[in-house]
Amino acid sequence: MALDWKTVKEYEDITYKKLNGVARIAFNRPEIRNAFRPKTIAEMLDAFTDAHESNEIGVILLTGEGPSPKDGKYAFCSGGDQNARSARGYKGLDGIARFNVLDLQRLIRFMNKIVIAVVPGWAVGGGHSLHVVCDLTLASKEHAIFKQTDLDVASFDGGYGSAYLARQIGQKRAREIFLLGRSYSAEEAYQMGMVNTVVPHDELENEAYQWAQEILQKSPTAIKMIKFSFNLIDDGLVGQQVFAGEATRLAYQTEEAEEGRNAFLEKRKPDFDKFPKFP
Ligand SMILES: CC(C)(COP(=O)(O)OP(=O)(O)OC[C@H]1O[C@@H](n2cnc3c(N)ncnc32)[C@H](O)[C@@H]1OP(=O)(O)O)[C@@H](O)C(=O)NCCC(=O)NCCSC(=O)c1cc(O)c2ccccc2c1O
Repeated sequence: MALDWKTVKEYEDITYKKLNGVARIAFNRPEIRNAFRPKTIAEMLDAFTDAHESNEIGVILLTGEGPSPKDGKYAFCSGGDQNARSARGYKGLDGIARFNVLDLQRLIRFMNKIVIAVVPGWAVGGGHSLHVVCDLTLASKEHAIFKQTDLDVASFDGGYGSAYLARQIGQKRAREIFLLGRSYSAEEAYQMGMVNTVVPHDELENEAYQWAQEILQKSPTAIKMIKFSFNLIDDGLVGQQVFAGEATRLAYQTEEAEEGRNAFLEKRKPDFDKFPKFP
């Protein structure tokens, strides 16, 4: 059954919709395999920030519109638009070169909502890196293809796209993916451990929505604590900062925190003696 998504905002390079606690954000340049230019990523950052700030949204599906009107093929994302590439990065319509897809990677990584990559077709180059950084990946059985072409175009994602990929599937496999740049089917990607499940194409989005609904049944606080716990060891001090920020938020909800704030506002010494020192 087709899902009754409601458009949140109109963009040029992406689509952004919502339904029952789930956001669906999709690349929308299917004629070039959903390659991104700086404008595409700026729109992604805008939509992701809106979903992040929303009290209703708990899960975000990141996907690609399709098929291509030119040849009927599907794509998640084929990475940076090589037409926009300059000597200093990907050139925006304002003439300034950027690597702003890294901002998007960090937003996905550090946001306290779950992001699911829903891969209907090609996931290539910087598009491959984006699926790697998402919390979960669901792939089309018939059409998903995973390929890391960075080295073919003299690029390299030396951050999450490679190092975190190696955490997921092991060093030898991750190096093979980058060094050979071969194409891998959804089933092969599943066997390697970088895809959670392989779904018949026609059922892909419904299945992803179903996964999102299952996640939404869980405690929102526990979800963000477990996401940041999984991230912590790989994210160094930033990981600690993000995890600790949530711990601080929990601490603010205690009577001790109220006492500390009230004492300051009432210009008196805080009375922490009344609080038991539990083991
Ligand atoms: C994705 C493909 C494997 C698909 O092959 P297929 O044979 O199915 O289709 P075509 O090759 O005929 O493509 C159809 C149509 O789309 C155009 N197109 C496809 N991808 C791109 C692209 N990335 N940029 C521009 N245009 C693209 C293609 O030219 C065709 O147009 P026509 O006019 O001829 O119809 C295959 O297309 C492919 O290999 N694509 C290129 C993949 C690629 O190399 N991506 C870039 C990798 S580098 C990157 O993404 C990257 C971005 C960053 O911002 C970084 C930042 C910091 C560090 C690293 C970064 C990074 O690595």
